[in-house]
Amino acid sequence: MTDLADFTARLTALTDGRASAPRIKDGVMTLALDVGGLSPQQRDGLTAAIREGGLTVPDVTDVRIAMTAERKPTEERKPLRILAVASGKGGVGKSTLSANLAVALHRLGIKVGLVDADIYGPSQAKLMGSEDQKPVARDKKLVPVTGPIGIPMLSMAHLVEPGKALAWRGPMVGNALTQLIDAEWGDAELLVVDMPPGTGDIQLTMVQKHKPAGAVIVSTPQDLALIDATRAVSLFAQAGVPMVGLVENMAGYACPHCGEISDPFGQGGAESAAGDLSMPFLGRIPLAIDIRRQSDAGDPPAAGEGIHADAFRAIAQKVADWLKAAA
Ligand SMILES: Nc1ncnc2c1ncn2[C@@H]1O[C@H](COP(=O)(O)OP(=O)(O)OP(=O)(O)O)[C@@H](O)[C@H]1O
Repeated sequence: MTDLADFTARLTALTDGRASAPRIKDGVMTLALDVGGLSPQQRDGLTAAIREGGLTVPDVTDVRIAMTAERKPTEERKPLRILAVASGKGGVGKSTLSANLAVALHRLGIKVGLVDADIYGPSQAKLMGSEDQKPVARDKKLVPVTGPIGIPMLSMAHLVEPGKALAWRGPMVGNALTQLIDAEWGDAELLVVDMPPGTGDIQLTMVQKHKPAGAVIVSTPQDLALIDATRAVSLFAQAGVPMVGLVENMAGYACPHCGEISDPFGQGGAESAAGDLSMPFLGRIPLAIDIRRQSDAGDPPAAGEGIHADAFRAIAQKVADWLKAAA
């Protein structure tokens, strides 16, 4: 056994001063680790050594490390741009798309962060398998948590107990969103922001205060969802936020046995709606049981291989091309 003071001294030597002072509460040790400039192997080696050491401190049963990358001087840093992922109505798969788009963009080499702006119904912590992590604050800024895939992220689910934010109104909600967006995002160059459905306070704060570089709209093939999508489009258009394009989710049902795709709601509706709205069509994701299962298990399909990963990658590539051209 090592006491906390010994461990802290060893930690400073081990990490070359990259770690914050560890704190212990209810048996959980938390600390922030600056992993800027480290290779994935160095990072993994360091976090494993910290965990191992932390668990030797009396009463510590868990060690949580929030990884961050120290800010580089402004001139070296790419400006942090925001990509809003929105839909007119709930349940169309906006959170699923946001998580998988972030993962696919990360795999394309873009330094992404992920913000769950759905203050009332946060779901990204579950989708990204980071529910057990808690962000720490440094210099009055939140330090995002890093889920198993290595994407820094923040969600209200990391900050308040489920259901606690339900009574919040306008300014509190706007402040909560601003805390998430203005967090210590290290060397991230793009924040994928999962917007809540509809066109309320959060959406207004988002477009007016945080000025997204672009917006991706998600819709299902049903007419009603498309009409709602049109409403979401006008919110961004009125605020001068450019449209990256429209994604059709739950487009056709992928049979889990033979893979054949059937189209209970018809085909091509979202693509022609995108045409009517003069915005690019970015692609379609089928309604597939694997997507739901993996999402529920915190294992985004875009992190693996196969047809679903390919579909998310193709959409991410179009988004990456758009961002490059708009830079
Ligand atoms: N392509 C898909 N195939 C199968 N299930 C899907 C697909 N997309 C989303 N789902 C499932 O549909 C449900 C709603 O998805 P999700 O939470 O992403 O929607 P949302 O638009 O973000 O909803 P909310 O507005 O409530 O935040 C989830 O259970 C999710 O796993």
